[in-house]
Formats: sequence, C-alpha cells, structure tokens
Amino acid sequence: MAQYTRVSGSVGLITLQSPPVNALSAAVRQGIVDLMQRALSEPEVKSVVICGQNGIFCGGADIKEFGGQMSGPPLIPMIHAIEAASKPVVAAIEGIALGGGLELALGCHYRIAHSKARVGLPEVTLGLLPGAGGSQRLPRLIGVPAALDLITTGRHVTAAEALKFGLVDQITDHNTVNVAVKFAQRVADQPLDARRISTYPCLCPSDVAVLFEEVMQRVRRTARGAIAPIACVQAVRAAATLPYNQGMERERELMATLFTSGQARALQYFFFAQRAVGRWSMPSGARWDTSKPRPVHKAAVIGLGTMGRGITVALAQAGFSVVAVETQEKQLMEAKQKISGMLERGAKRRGVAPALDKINYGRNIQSVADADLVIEAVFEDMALKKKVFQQLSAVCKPSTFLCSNTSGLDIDQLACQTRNPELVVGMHFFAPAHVMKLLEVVYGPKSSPLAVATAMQLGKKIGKVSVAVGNCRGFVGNRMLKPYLEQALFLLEEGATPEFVDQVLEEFGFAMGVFRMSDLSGLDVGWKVRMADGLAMPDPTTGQPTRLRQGRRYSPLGDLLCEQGRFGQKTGRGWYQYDKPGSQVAKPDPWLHSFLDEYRARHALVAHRIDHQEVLERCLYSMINEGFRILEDGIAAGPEDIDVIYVFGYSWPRHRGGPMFYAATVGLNKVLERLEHYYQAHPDVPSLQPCHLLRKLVASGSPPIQKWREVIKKVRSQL
Ligand SMILES: CCCCCCCCCCCCC[C@H](O)CC(=O)SCCNC(=O)CCNC(=O)[C@H](O)C(C)(C)COP(=O)(O)OP(=O)(O)OC[C@H]1O[C@@H](n2cnc3c(N)ncnc32)[C@H](O)[C@@H]1OP(=O)(O)O
Repeated sequence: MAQYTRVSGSVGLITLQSPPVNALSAAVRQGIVDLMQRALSEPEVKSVVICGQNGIFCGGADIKEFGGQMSGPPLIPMIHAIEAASKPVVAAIEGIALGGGLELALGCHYRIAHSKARVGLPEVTLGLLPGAGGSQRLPRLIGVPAALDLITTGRHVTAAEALKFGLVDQITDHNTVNVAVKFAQRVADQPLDARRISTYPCLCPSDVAVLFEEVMQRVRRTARGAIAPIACVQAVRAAATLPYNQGMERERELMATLFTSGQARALQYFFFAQRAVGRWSMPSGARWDTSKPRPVHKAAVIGLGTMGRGITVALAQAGFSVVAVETQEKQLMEAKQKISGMLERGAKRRGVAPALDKINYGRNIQSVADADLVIEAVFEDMALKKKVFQQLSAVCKPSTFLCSNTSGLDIDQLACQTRNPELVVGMHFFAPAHVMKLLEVVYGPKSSPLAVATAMQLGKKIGKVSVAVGNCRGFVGNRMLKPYLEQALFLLEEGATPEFVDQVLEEFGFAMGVFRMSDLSGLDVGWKVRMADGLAMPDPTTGQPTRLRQGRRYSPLGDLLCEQGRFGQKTGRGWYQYDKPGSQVAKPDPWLHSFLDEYRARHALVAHRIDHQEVLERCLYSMINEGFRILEDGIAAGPEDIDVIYVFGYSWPRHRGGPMFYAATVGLNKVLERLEHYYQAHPDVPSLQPCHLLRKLVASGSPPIQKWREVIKKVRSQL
C-alpha cells in the first residue's frame, strides 16, 4: 500500500506503507502506479517525492511473493513510468534502499539519502540479479567497475560511500523527507532529459574486456557452483556492450533463468531460515517470545587458548567489558599479546579504535566474581571442565550465567557441578571464534529459558547467528559430522582416494572436502576424543577387532595416521602432504596411496570403483539421516536450525539451502530408497539405517519442508 499527501502546496508525497520493510508487494506496486498517475494529473503538483514509512525507504521486492503466482502491476514498467514522468521525482532514502527498492530509486530523477541509510543490490544473495533495471541503470550511473562490485557481492554501502560513487545526489543528517521536499521544489522546473539514467551511455574503462574476464574468473572461483553471481556479471556486461533496451532484454532472459532455478529457491528458503532460528523454542514449550533475557554488562572468559582468545575479541569488539582469565603466567602474556593484535587488526579494517581497554586480564578465577556471564573455554576435557565449573559456582554471584564453550560434551554433567544448574548452558563457538558467524546455544535438561534467552541475545549482540539446540553428544553440527566422516573413511577402505572424495565434495560446493578439512583442523583432535572413548585403542591392549567396535564397522585409518605423527597441516603430513609444517597447499601423497593399498591387502578388502554418486550419497545421506534423528529426538526444533548450522558452521554451500533442504529437493523417497540400498550392503553401519522420521515423512507423502514440523510433532508425541 502507499499513501498520498500534498505537501508545501506543490509536492506530491508518496509514502510506501508495508511493514516491516516496505517491500514492494503487489499492493504497494499498485499504490505507486495509482498515486504517480494522480500526482502527474494534478496541475498544482510540480514535483513528486517517494519515501517509505517508519524511516525505511524500501527493502526491495517482496520475497514472499516469489514462491507463488505473481499478481499486480509489474515492477519494470512501473519504474519506467516513473523515469519517463514529466515532473521531477525525488527518492527520499531513509534506513535502507535495497534490491527493487534501490531500483525504484534509480528510476527516480534524484536521490537524497539520510547519512545513516544503506543501499545495495543484494539480489545475488537470493539467487537472483537486479531484475528491475538495476543491472542496466547502476553501471550507467556509477560506472562498470563499481557496479560489478556491488551487484556481484550484493554488499550494502553506506550513504557516504553511495555519495562518493555518485549513486545518490545528496546526503543529509536532518529529516530526509523534508530535505527531499525542499529539493523537489527547487528542481520543479528543471529539464529532466539529463536525469533519466536509462539514457546515459555506459562509461567503460578502456580495458573493459579484460576487466570482465578477470571478474568472471574471480566470480567462478568463489561462487562454488552458484549461478547467480555469473549471471550478474553477464547482465552488467550487457549494460556495457548493448543499447539500453537490448540490455534490458538480456537482463530479463537471465532473470527468467535464475528466477525459476532451484538455487534461487534454496537461497530464498535460507533467507527466511536465518530469521526463523531467532524464534527458538525448547521441548518444554519455552519460547523466544515468552522468555526474556537478562542484560549482561560484564562478561568473563576462562581459558585463553585459541577459542578463548577469539571469544574475548568477539565480546570486546561488541562493547562488552570482559575479564579474561588464564592461570599460567606465560600463556596469559602470550594470549594478551595475541588478543591485542587481533583487536588492532580488526579495528584497522573497520576504521575504528581498538577495544583494548574493554579487557581486564587476570590469573585468578576469583577475578570473575562479579561477572554477569562467564564463558569457560578451557581444554575439551570433562574432568577439567567439571573442576572449573565447581570453582565458578563457588566464586561467582548466584545470578551469574555459567556457559561452556564445548564442541560436544554433556552440558548436564557440568550443570550438576554448580549451585544453580538452571543458569548453565553450552555456547559452542566455531574457530576462529571472532570470525565464524555460528553459535550453538545448548540447553541441558536443567537449563532455564532465562539462560537460553540470555545466551541467544548475547550471541546476537556479538554478531553471531545463534541456534538453540538440545544437549546430546556433538550437539547438532558435530553429531551430524560423525556419520559423514565415517562414510568418507569407509570409502577409502573400499577403494577411493582422499583426493577423489574431496573433489566430489568440493564440486558439490563445500569450501573444502572432508579430508582437506580434517588436515586443516588437525587429525589429533578427533583421535584424542576417540582415545577417551576407548575407540582408538590399539588391538593388543584391548583385544578389540581392528575394524569393528561394539558390533559396528569402525575404520581405524585416522588413528593409524595419528600413530605415525601425521596430524595434518600442522605436521606437514596428514591425508595429504605439505611442503612444510603449517603450509596450506595440499598435495596428493604417494605414501598415503601405498599405505591404503597395504591396509586393504592386510584386511582382505578388495578395492572397487567408486563413482561421484556413491561418494555424494553415502556421505550426504548418512549425514541427513542423522539430521532426521536429531529432529526426531527434539535436539533441533526444525529443519531450518540444522540448515543454518551447516551453512554457517560447516561450509555447506548456501545455494543448496542446507542438508535438510537438499534432502527435500532430492526427494525424501529417493533419500530413503538410497539409504535402504546402502544399509543392505553395509548392515554393520547403523548410520545408514533410515530413521523413523524419514520413513514417516515419506509415508505422509513427503510434505514440503515448511510442513515438516507438523509431522515431527506427531512423531514426537507418539514417543
Ligand atoms: C516464468 C519466470 C518469469 C521470471 C521473471 C520474473 C520477474 C520478476 C520480476 C522481479 C523483479 C526483480 C526485483 C528485484 O531486483 C528483486 C528484489 O528486490 S529481491 C529483494 C532484495 N532485497 C533484499 O534482499 C533485502 C532483504 N532483507 C534484508 O536484507 C533485511 O531484512 C533488511 C531489510 C536489511 C532488514 O534487516 P533487519 O532489520 O535485521 O530485519 P530482518 O532481516 O529480521 O527483517 C524483518 C522482517 O522483514 C522481512 N523481510 C525483509 N526483507 C524482506 C523482503 N524483501 N521481502 C519480504 N520480507 C522481507 C524478514 O523476513 C523479517 O520477517 P520475518 O522473516 O522475521 O517474519
């Protein structure tokens, strides 16, 4: 919807009204079309201002409409009509002008922005391109290189940057609408021919062909299989090489391909999934909208290893006062130096002062006594963590929230060490903790909604995408990783190489295949966990068969590599070889290939030809099956939680929506059928046995992912 008012006698003011972001829904487009006609037909009106209500210009096309039948006036002719208008039209940009919102502003003859406004063409992040003339007008206005940057990255720019580009004509600190109205009065009689961007030539640098080639190569390298960034480059190339009308035709063709693509559906699902995880719920019925967080003024971090340092930096950068504790003097000094360096580099990048004074360092656990929330980040060892929780419970205020940065240990066991177990939650950060966006907030059986709400809010304040999950071994992310890693090892036993498995997974879109990722994180990490679990024990001491544990198939390949001191990148050898310890360039290792041959011979394993399909199906479907078990167990409230965790924490390609969305696009019946096939072939691998929820969903006719929660609820109520 849109509202019309006449201001200062001669200015027609059109206000977009569609909370929360004034998206261009069918009703809003109809409103603009009708009100533009009215403004143009009223003789007293000499110029027009378009603005948005509640300090927000426009968040773009209404993404919710993309899934259904589009109705109402189309955007492109609407914007053309504004540009062709006989009276000057001024966009008054407050808050945001994104996507179709900026395209609308580009159709106007002038753009006035508030200094705090942000503008951008983020369509690429939704699997689209700026399809309402943005790909053709923006390069004509700000030049090809800057337009390519904005359109292929989708980044938002500040009003100041937009002014530098010439994207807006003026910025103001005052009331933008008032400034725009005055401006509109001033330009009422000015000729408009020179203000219609579609008539501008597209100014190109002399080496424009080279520029496009370079950008295309960069985009292909970083897109990991996403098609929208490539289409964005093609659309801008059309602006640079074709007359406007032909460029618009090319934009339309490219958009039509993207609009109906599975990638666009996945990315738009993911857009809403990211927002859905904020509306968390617990099996007890506690929810985000009924559980109020408590403010945290002072936070503390215990243990300043790699994780503790990253968490300290994230907290300080977000403005929290932090007490950072490390009991060993030498480690404390080292951590202090590293943290200061991280803060200084971050501040330099962002052009702000480093938040060094936000941190107080200490060696004594007593120094956290008055913190509102403590994050323990000591070594991943239950006995050690229990001891720290006992100490914290003794020294902290009774109201202090006690959180553990653990990647999978039992939160309940830690809670039991404290006086107030209801104030204990897990906060699983991902390394490097000041960079990675994901935070799993883990509630145990005793955690209160207050503690979950507080941890979720803290996560949001430090810029994390926080997902509330239940307490189980590995929580959501690492629990699902286990069958994935396990299948990768089994594939090696059966004839694959690390290079081949990684190549298939990287072609699928993962930033790194499973073996390159393991080399990067360090093979010793999992080895220590398996030792603690009694899994990685050598045969003579335990008497357990090499390739079987508790009746299940087990691959000791990772353990055998660790026994040779091959811990991955840090030792220069792992699943790959590296030029030197710490080097990141993975090269195939002939030693490993002979090792695998000997291993197979020793265990009478006959190597068979493993193809792409088998690698993908076994690695991904076993992981997805675990995802369904997680939903069945109530550890994650919905598929969106799992998908957000996988995209932000495990480099799952965003344009495939996440593992659960991917399962829906493959077809649940196909996933079920292939799991049944592989389980029959490998009956000693329980992770391949299709779980009850997957069967139930297929039996219910494989409803769309948005309806899974209803089936999950039914399945859980029958437990
Ligand atoms: C046969 C085939 C024919 C094919 C041809 C078809 C041609 C069709 C013609 C299309 C023309 C293309 C037009 C244009 O180029 C395309 C677009 O404009 S796509 C949209 C671009 N805009 C965006 O990407 C902005 C997305 N939003 C945001 O980034 C943020 O929401 C924000 C605006 C920066 C605000 O952030 P916050 O303040 O943090 O708030 P939230 O993010 O939590 O959002 C609040 C609330 O609003 C919902 N929302 C936000 N933006 C939109 C939107 N554009 N449409 C619908 N809803 C939106 C968001 O989901 C939140 O609601 P909740 O999910 O929590 O209920």
